[in-house]
Amino acid sequence: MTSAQPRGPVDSSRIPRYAGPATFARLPRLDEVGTADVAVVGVPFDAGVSYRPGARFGGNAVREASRLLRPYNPAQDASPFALAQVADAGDIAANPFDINEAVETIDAAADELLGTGARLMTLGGDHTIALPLLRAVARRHGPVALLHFDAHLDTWDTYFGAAYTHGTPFRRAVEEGLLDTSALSHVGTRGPLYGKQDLDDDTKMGFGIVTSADVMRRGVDEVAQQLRERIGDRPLYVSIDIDVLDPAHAPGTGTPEAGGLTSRELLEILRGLAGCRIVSADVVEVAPAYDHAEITSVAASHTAYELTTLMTRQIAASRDASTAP
Ligand SMILES: N=C(N)NCCCC(=O)O
Ligand SMILES: [Zn+2]
Ligand SMILES: [Zn+2]
Repeated sequence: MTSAQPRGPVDSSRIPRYAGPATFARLPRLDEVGTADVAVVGVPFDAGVSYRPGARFGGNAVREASRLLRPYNPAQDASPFALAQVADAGDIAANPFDINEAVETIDAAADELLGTGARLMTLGGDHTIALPLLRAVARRHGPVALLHFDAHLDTWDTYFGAAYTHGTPFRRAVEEGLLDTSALSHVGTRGPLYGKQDLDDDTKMGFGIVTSADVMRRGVDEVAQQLRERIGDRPLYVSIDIDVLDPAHAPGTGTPEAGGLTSRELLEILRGLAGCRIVSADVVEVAPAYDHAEITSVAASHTAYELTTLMTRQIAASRDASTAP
């Protein structure tokens, strides 16, 4: 965004919010505005899953659920869509029968969007897609800090000999030098593992863990503060697997684990990241076939809304700093 005012969502006091095709938060499509500061992009891909399939339908379910979002975010005292141009860039069409090709396609499409100057707010898709997204982001920013909200580590090595799956993206990202290994955190981790070695491997890669139980015991403010300190002013990628939420808060996902965060805890930790330099983010693993009453897709839409607000606030703050006399 330079001089023109950002184009915001459809006015829901004039056009009922359930009317018309869904874009994220009823925002304009990218082709309607030309360029955007934040591009919301869907990646309908779920060929990397180890259990229940269906996350290929996640992005559109989140778009549908996001019709009820409103333009002012009181929790962050910001109107995200007025601070910067946010637009819906549609979907990246990835091959569902060839994971390697899909990974290349997602990388290339993300690279093109980032090349326009946009930050990405990606709606998955299974967690496999974080690898090509990180490749594209690291090409622009160098190795990035990673804040990974998930029940799972996603630093396993291979499944059935496959290197690119939803359980392996962050091990690949470390191996490829895409991540700043001094600032890697998992949040919300819980549930059974294959063995203790999983944790040892993860620690060796540089990850710190804030478990789901840690969040309960220590509280969201202390957790957010610790994360902010670890991240500092590094470029930050935030990856949110919706299964970080308890199945009561997100039943619509492929590998649910009991004992997770509430949606209130997740949203509050995110709000506590104000000031961090989020260069792109994703919300993945929404599988609407297992959802009820849009519980999961509503939670995911609010998650993406908070992330978008953080990004647009930071964009506006750095724009103001560069134009200050
Ligand atoms: N990324 C998600 N959602 N799940 C990874 C689980 C891998 C496994 O089944 O061991
Ligand atoms: Zn997970
Ligand atoms: Zn995951």
